[in-house]
Amino acid sequence: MVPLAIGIDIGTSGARSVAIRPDFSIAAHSALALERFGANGRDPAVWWEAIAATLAELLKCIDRAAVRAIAVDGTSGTLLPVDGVGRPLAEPLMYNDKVLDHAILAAIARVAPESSAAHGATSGLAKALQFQPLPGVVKVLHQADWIAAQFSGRFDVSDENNALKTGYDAEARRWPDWIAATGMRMDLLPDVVAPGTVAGRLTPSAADLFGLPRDVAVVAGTTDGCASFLATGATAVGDGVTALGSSLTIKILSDRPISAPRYGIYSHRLGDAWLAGGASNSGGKVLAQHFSLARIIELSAAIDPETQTGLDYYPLSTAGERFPIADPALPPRLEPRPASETDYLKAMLEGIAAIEGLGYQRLAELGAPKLTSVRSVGGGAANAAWTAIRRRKLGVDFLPALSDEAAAGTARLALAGASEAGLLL
Ligand SMILES: Nc1ncnc2c1ncn2[C@@H]1O[C@H](COP(=O)(O)OP(=O)(O)O)[C@@H](O)[C@H]1O
Ligand SMILES: O=C(CO)[C@H](O)[C@H](O)COP(=O)(O)O
Repeated sequence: MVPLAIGIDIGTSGARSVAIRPDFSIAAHSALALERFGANGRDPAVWWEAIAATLAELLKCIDRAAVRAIAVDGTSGTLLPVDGVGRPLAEPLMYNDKVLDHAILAAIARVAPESSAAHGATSGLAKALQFQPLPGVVKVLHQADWIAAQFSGRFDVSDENNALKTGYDAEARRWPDWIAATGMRMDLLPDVVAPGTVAGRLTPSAADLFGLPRDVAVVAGTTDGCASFLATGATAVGDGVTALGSSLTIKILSDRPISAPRYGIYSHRLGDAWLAGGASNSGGKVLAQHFSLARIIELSAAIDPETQTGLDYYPLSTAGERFPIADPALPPRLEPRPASETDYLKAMLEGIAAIEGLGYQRLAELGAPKLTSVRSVGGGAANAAWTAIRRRKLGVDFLPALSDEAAAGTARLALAGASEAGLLL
């Protein structure tokens, strides 16, 4: 029997599961939209129902007895407060929710080192501080921690990637002392382990619910952004991954951390390597505001990527940018508007490609390794004209992604944990 490892991804719109073999080949996958399970995408019960359903679908296609490990990734920066048995005590604050309490933001700004990813209104630490006064709160968890806890029963553990924006020091590998100076109760923060570490085993009730063996390992997962990178199969220093989804996220595999919150740049730790990058507010969401998907595809077929419109757009849906320019007031630039719709779309694609180029350039200026290749994931990766525009601008090899499913990247972590624990023998 070939052993299997399962990765589970809970994203903004859906839940997905992937089972992989030890050679990383995909044995099965399953995806379900969150909205099928309720209108409120921020309800943890909806997350769990969607995940349980996608996992049940997946398990119909594989030999359950072959499953050795499960790991979970979730949206980076989504947090929720729980009581002593893991029950949510308030509606979660999602990755893009802002904390508006000036005292909280000022406390972080006063004591957090300049390089920390915990600055800003959407940071995990700001959200943890907002949840802290709730009666009965025992832990503040990230979305992936809470889902993993449904399998392991451990409502007290996180991973180094999810913990980064909550202030975790990934270089020193601990919660830094300055966090207490923000007023944060340290006992509310989960223990942190490296992604790919065995954090527990399935509870008997979870094993029975899914018909899985009781010794299946629950392995520490990661964020959605890191999971997408891992899924591509990129492993060499200098490999870049651009995610062209609703937003534009870029990451480069680096031998050193690069942190510059003034540009929205941070680094996730993966073993002894680092995923340096950031996420822009530009991306497919802006395109979708102006064109239907069918129209994007139709117009794109008429684009000549070898010529340039000469327009200098900065496509945003509303004012405000995080990376590679961190400016909450940056206005969208989508003018002048050409007569041809094809040129209008082309100018937007060029503008987003320019933001991608600036992102990789900023990383290089800050000491990241030279970009040697780019793999593309997300809805926009399928657009051939856009790919040609981007390839010309970046001037590096464009390589195929092994998978563009974040869950496949997280399954690699589950596999690593199973291997480390000797469960693949
Ligand atoms: N062929 C295409 N060309 C350009 N953009 C596309 C194309 N197909 C999808 N998109 C964009 O990709 C986005 C969806 O990508 P996806 O990776 O599913 O996003 P999400 O980040 O929401 O998971 C949409 O905003 C859409 O505008
Ligand atoms: O915007 C997001 C929501 O899907 C992503 O979580 C974010 O862009 C990526 O964060 P990270 O690099 O920490 O994984």
